[in-house]
Amino acid sequence: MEWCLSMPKVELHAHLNGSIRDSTLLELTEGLIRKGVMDISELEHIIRKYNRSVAEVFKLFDLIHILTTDHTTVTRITKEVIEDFATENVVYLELRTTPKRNDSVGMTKRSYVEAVLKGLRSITSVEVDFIPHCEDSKSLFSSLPPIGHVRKRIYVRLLLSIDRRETAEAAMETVKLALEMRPFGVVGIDLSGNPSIGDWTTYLPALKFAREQGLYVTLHCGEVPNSEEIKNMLDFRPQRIGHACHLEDEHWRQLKSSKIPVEICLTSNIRTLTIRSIHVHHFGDLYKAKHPLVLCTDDSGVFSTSLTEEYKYAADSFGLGRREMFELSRNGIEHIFANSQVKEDLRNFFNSVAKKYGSVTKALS
Ligand SMILES: CNc1ncnc2c1ncn2[C@@H]1O[C@H](COP(=O)(O)O)[C@@H](O)[C@H]1O
Ligand SMILES: [Zn+2]
Repeated sequence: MEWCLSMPKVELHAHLNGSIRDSTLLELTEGLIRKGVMDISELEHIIRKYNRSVAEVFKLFDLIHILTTDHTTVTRITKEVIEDFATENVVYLELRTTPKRNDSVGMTKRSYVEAVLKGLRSITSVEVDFIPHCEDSKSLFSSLPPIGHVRKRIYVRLLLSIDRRETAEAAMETVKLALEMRPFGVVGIDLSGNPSIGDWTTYLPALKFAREQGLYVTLHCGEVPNSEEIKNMLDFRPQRIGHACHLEDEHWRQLKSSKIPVEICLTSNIRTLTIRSIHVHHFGDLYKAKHPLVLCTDDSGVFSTSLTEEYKYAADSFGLGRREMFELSRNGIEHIFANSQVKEDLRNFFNSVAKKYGSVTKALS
């Protein structure tokens, strides 16, 4: 575990509100109960449960959203979540979140994203790079840190999520907002939300527009069985997909020949009972086939996990050694939604870490 913690990592599938700290969630819940604003008796058994079904997880998200959807809290959790990832040596993070409206506090989708950006900018304990650079700007890892420098360094990029409950118009609003916020670190669009509801084709115009405008697109794909949707999503050829659990033989063939990278969320899939046992998880097959993969947390708060634990889980379940874990982490760089300069900086950094591990062979075997 120590080794997985110290290894530099790349996180590409983390939902902001799903990554909330337990202590923050508890504090916010207690605050509302004290004020008598909330009766959680109905939800108590879901909060206390360990394995929650997909439907129960989405009930929990509705509760979390009640607690977090105001500007101050959004700013706070953004800061905390990024600090937490940096603490476990995540050096590149793509954080995704659904811009929300909350009329009762005057929140619009734009002011929601501004609150997220405020959280990003407020971090001082960690060196954060979140503004996409021009090619000649300074990179985060290339300069030598000053002597005695112990601060963590992390690249952060944002994806705006479209929720499957939204209308086509709301989705288009999110894409336009992402375009407007590009200079401040928004790089792409995600389609997520309860996979059992909505029809993804509602969002096709917005997703196509996003792609035409040069935004990256990733889709939650195959979290529940839905053969036609899975096929159509793969035909759309997003730059990455999340999960890829309920694919049928023809979809596996299509996925493998398309080489679309898959964001793998082991704990999330097991806890939501999306996959019945870790030993039959498709990570094993895709890894053997050398399909592009990235290990991710999905919702580290909701599923009580961390990227460190996901690596340990994969290592224990599929027999990966240190060298394999390091390579898996390093390969993630090739699938990030950032420019070539950031990729190069990360590649150089991973190379220097590999050298530092010393006689590489000893530390990585
Ligand atoms: C468990 N698997 C999952 N499948 C699909 N969507 C998920 C998800 N986990 C999280 N989300 C999406 O992310 C939102 C929470 O973060 P934000 O409010 O956007 O920051 C959830 O409401 C859901 O829309
Ligand atoms: Zn997800």
